[in-house]
Amino acid sequence: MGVVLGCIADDFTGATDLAGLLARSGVKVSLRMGVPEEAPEDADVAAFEVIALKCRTVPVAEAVAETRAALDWLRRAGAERFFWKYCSTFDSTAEGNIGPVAEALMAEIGAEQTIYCPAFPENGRAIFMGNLFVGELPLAESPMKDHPLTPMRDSNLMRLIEPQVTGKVGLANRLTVARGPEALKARLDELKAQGVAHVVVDAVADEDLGIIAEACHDMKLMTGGSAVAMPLPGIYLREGSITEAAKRESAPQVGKGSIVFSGSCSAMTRAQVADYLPKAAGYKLDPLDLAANGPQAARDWLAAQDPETPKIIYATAEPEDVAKVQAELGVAEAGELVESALAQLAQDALAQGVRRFVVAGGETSGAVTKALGVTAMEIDAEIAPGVPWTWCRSGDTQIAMTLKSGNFGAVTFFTNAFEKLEQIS
Ligand SMILES: Nc1ncnc2c1ncn2[C@@H]1O[C@H](COP(=O)(O)OP(=O)(O)O)[C@@H](O)[C@H]1O
Ligand SMILES: O=C(O)[C@@H](O)C(=O)COP(=O)(O)O
Repeated sequence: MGVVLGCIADDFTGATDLAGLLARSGVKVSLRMGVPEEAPEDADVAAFEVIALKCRTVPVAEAVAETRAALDWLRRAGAERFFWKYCSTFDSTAEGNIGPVAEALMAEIGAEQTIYCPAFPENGRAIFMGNLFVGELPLAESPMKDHPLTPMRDSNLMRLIEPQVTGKVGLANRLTVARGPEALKARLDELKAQGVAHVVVDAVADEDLGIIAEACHDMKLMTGGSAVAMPLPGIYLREGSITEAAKRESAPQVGKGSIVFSGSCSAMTRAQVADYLPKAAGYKLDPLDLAANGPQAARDWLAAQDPETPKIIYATAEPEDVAKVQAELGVAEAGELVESALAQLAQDALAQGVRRFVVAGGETSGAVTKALGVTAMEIDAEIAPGVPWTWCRSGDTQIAMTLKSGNFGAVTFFTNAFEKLEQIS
């Protein structure tokens, strides 16, 4: 059986989130970091293939080229239906990359229309009348207004998408969704007849997502957060498009040494770092010091630690401190300095014998995963909604790694993560 759904995620935490939610149905999900070098014809493909890219904040042309390459791989692997996964807080800039990539994918596969549904009710993301809420706050009043790379200053998804695309944008609202899949399909057809290519679909609860998945599972391209994809495996199983359930392999053995790397500055990660600091040896990276002196001091600190001691290295900082650093170094430069320091430190930790890695932050996860040369991940149990443990390899070395979206997880997430790993390994 070939690929039933080919998924492309715009960052690495988002990709593990999506793979984890698809895997809840017990189906086999394969997660590949970057477009695989191996030809799809030679690869052992799963019914659900997820390709993780790091293209959320790169220039539009680069994002389009990378997603086209991923699409090409998935099509050669047999996929005919696709899912474009972006953040449940719609992280993007006025230029993109959510809209331009969706439009490029639509053109490639000949899709006249797609839906946009970043809702993730379990994590407090809801869409009503086209407006995205984070908990009880409109997106633009939530902590996402201060994101270091993609500050979100509007909550209306139609207004956010419009400048990113050339086609017409419309809405299928909650009143329609609540009337069921047939009503939603009729609304999508009505919008299609009016030439609307990009449809924001409201969803405030998991029941809405079930209806949306039912109505849209045959679309050539769906776009959204992970939650709207979650019901798809169940639908494909019911329809007989897939038959196999994943076989649970026994968990690999990994050493006890652990480290947390945090480059996320989200409100939730700040609380999680503060919670974990009294429980682990901690080192705070200062981007201005990194700019002046490089990461040697942090490397020396790490080298002096016992590999078995729980450790956390973080650049996580309050919005006013981030703004100060960005004013001095530039947004991209500050981000790159932190990411490349954490990438180097991840390699050092591995060399030192650390085998359990927790990474907080999407961009940060991309940097750390690439530095460790991880090309594929096997999904295991979720620590929190959208954050699974994964098993992967750095060269020949087996490691356990979890990639936490900045906004996800409880305050005690880092402790919960290692407790969960003890239970499953
Ligand atoms: N103290 C800091 N000052 C400036 N930028 C920072 C600081 N700490 C982290 N960053 C950068 O902020 C970005 C956070 O993005 P990301 O890792 O995707 O986190 P999130 O998942 O919260 O979006 C990264 O590029 C990171 O390198
Ligand atoms: O959909 C989500 O919220 C996450 O899967 C996601 O994309 C995470 O991005 P970061 O917050 O940048 O880690």
